Amino acid sequence: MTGTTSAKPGELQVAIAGLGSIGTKIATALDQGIDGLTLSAVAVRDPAKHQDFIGGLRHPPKILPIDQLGEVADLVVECAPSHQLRAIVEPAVKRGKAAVVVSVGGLLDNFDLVDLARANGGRILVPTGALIGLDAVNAASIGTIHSVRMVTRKPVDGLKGAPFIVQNNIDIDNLREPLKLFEGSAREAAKGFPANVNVAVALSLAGIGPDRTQIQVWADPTVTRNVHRIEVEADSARFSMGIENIPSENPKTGLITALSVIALLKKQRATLCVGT
Ligand SMILES: NC(=O)C1=CN([C@@H]2O[C@H](COP(=O)(O)OP(=O)(O)OC[C@H]3O[C@@H](n4cnc5c(N)ncnc54)[C@H](O)[C@@H]3O)[C@@H](O)[C@H]2O)C=CC1
Ligand SMILES: O=C([O-])CC(=O)C(=O)O
Repeated sequence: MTGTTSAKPGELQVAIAGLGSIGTKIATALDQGIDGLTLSAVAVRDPAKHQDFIGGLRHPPKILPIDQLGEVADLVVECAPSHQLRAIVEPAVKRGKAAVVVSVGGLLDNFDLVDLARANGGRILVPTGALIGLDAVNAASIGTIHSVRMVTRKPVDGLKGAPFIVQNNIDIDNLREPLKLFEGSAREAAKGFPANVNVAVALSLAGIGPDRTQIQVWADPTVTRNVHRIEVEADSARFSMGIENIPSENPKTGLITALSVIALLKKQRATLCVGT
């Protein structure tokens, strides 16, 4: 299917993989206009389901198979389930293009993509996403970070179906008080909760890595938001950060995640950039 993108010379061509909770908001923002950027293509699993949305855009993009986005765009935004990460990112970075990765937990098992990007002049950009303060963690990591600890609390609906819960036969449906499900490294958490703790992996990559970043995951029937609290101890500063995310139509995903990607896209061609 071919769209009618209004590509202007010199504009950064952007493609989006996955039009779910995050992808539709990014597509809408690009269609409404981000300086210097054009939405040129999208990949969807079921084109019929997205026909009205895509047709309703002012400049409907092309619909392409997920692994062809890197051929047509300068920058591919991955916002599909994490098992599609490689199919989206590899074709882009091996052509020297950039990929924005939101399913960042999936990057841990595909870390050779970073080497592939490096070898071909490509880039992998991880937005702050549903988290806060990766600028401060990046800055502290120029010095020495001693520890990073994170506690995530989610409403029960936001955790249902997580592999860790299923494999351990944990019944969270009838919880009356908070239950600590997991405590360990960000790497292990990403395996057990692939759709829940991308934030912990982003935090770890900004700081001391997935093996030294510690996280607790709680199922909490007393909260209505996805709550993340972080404590960082470094030789330059000690800081505590917290964010209480309003879930989107996907209860696992905070509303701010798409906004974080849109903010990152705006920085690609901005004259004034604030924050690292
Ligand atoms: N980095 C962060 O802070 C955060 C990351 N995430 C992650 O972002 C990703 C996207 O999240 P949501 O938009 O909430 O998920 P979603 O489930 O709402 O959307 C995913 C979309 O990908 C589509 N899709 C699946 N297979 C596809 C294929 N082969 N080709 C094209 N499209 C395909 C699905 O049909 C769906 O529309 C997830 O991996 C999620 O875990 C979510 C929240 C925070
Ligand atoms: O939206 C959130 O609060 C965080 C989230 O789902 C993730 O990190 O995957």
